[in-house]
Amino acid sequence: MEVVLHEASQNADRHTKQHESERKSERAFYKERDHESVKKSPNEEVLSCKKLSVDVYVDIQFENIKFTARSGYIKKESKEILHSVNGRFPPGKLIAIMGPSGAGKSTLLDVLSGYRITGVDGNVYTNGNPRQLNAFRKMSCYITQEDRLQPLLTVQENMQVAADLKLGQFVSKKSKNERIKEILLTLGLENTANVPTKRLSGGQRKRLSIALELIDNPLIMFLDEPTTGLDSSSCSQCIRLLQMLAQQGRTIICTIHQPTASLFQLFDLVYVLSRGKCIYQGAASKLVSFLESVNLPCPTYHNPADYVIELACDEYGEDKVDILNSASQNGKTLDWFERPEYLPSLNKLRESNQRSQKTPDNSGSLQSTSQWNQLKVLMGRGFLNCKRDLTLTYMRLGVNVIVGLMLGTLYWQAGNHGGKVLDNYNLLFSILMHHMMSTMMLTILTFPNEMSILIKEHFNRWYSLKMYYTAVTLVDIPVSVVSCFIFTVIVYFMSGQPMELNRLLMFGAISILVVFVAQSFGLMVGAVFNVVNGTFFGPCLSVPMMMFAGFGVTLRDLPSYLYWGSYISYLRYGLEGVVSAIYGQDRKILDCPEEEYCHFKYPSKFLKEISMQGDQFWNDVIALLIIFFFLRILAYCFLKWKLNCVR
Ligand SMILES: Nc1ncnc2c1ncn2[C@@H]1O[C@H](COP(=O)(O)OP(=O)(O)OP(=O)(O)O)[C@@H](O)[C@H]1O
Repeated sequence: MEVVLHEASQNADRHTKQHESERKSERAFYKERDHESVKKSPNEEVLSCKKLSVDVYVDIQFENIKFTARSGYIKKESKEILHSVNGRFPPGKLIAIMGPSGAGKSTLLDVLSGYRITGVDGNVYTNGNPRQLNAFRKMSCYITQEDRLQPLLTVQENMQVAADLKLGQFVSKKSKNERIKEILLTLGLENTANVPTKRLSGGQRKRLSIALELIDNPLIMFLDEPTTGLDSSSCSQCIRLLQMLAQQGRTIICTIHQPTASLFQLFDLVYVLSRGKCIYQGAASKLVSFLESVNLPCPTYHNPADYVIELACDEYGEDKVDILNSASQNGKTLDWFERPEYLPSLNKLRESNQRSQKTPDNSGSLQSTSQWNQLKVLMGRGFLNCKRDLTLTYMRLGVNVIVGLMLGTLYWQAGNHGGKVLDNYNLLFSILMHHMMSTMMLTILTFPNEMSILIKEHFNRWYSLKMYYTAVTLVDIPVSVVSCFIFTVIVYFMSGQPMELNRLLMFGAISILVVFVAQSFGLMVGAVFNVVNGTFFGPCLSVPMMMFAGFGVTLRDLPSYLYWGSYISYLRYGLEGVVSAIYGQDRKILDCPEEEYCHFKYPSKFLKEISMQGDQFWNDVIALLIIFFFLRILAYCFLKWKLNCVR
């Protein structure tokens, strides 16, 4: 009995001591954080930005992280890029993942942020619990190396769109504007609010990329090479800004190639990789001591950051990486942290986060705002872009007017002339070709440029793919319809087609349907291929559409084993539809001057010759609508697949 009591009292003692030490480390963590924010803050103004600080803290731990890249479609090849790396990234710290080119820095960042999920092995924990990917994504953001911003929108407009999408429709306009103002002020962008993004300097663009993601106050920020392309003063401004954001309680992790000595000492923690293995994890200030402890002292007056990268590049012998890797236990040891005993207790972090009741859960939508609001904001942005990029809009209208006038002149009054029926038939096919090529090529050339912005914004949960896709579809309708209408009116009247309203409407309806189908075709190609491959494949894939349209070879003469082609060719339905509109519906005898012989004076004779019936208009409309919806859905699936492939 005595033994049991003794053990119980010892256990209680241990428990109290452990509790005491946890409380001590927690107190130390918050004290250190508060102290540092007062001591080190580069911008006094920032300290007053209470709204930007966070009250939920996330400690990231990872163990045995492996990443295997698989390439090749026929002969599958796989290559392990990260080799069972471990580490711990505490909250309130600015952490640099360093290493030579190809060491795996971006890959580790991608894996930790949840951007890369295929080929990943190992465990990631947040505050000691296994990472719940959706909840994790709701509290983090990823800022890519290249700044993927809307170039035509001003800083304020970009921020407004981000606020509308990330804060939702229930936050008042006033609060959103206050937040935008506060962020711009903190990031030193207040004087550029009305400057279009394309006119910003590299450093300003980088700050805007950070500002956009700060709107919903993320707890964790991942940044891939935030200093690339910046001069030394912008570099240090950028890192100081990140340092300030970390001091507000966030976990900030960025990759950096080779920082200068002054930049290096701004980081709280560094994680050095070489050939996919960790060779140092700890405080930036302790790197020199670490190197001494493994008998690889940093030469005097040498930047330790440069020296460790040189070691990682095997400049001092190939065995050095292994020595450093085993000394750092591939990232397991925390001995080189500033004060390892003061690392925050995970239990306490969890409790404190639960108290604040702001920890996101794993369920529900990833986006913060309703689908309807996403659509509204995206359409607003789309129309604003159209308004700003008037060159493209004018070009589209101009091309339709010029081509319309050219065709109208070439086939002047051929529509009602019994002797020019074949000419008019050529005109009808040329019209369809114009609609197909101009719309499809425009989409193939412009859509892939949007992909990089889509990938970033979609991963950062600005909107769902469905709403983005719907907005893209809807925004283009007005310009497409107006262009097609102008073209149709010019050609129809100049070429002397029958002056009957129903025929004009039928002709216009088929034209606009062909435009929409060609656009869907372009979207499908643009979703899969880049601009170069798309410009090759788009026209190549259109050739069978022309072959099976029934224009050169009539449908009657098409070999039976190729007849299936006519069912999938949207140009066939387009041609049949416009021929029905012009020569079908019991059209009366055509004009024929007395001195001429008009072989196709009777429209029915011509319809028989080209093996069309002239009463298929509604069937053609239905077929075009089916192809339109089918291609749109297919393009959406390809887009979704493409987004998943990247990850
Ligand atoms: N999907 C992939 N397929 C094949 N190899 C890959 C893939 N992703 C990364 N790699 C290879 O993994 C290695 C590490 O790439 P990573 O981009 O992470 O390096 P890094 O350290 O960020 O380099 P840098 O500083 O030059 O950007 C490189 O050799 C790269 O070629």
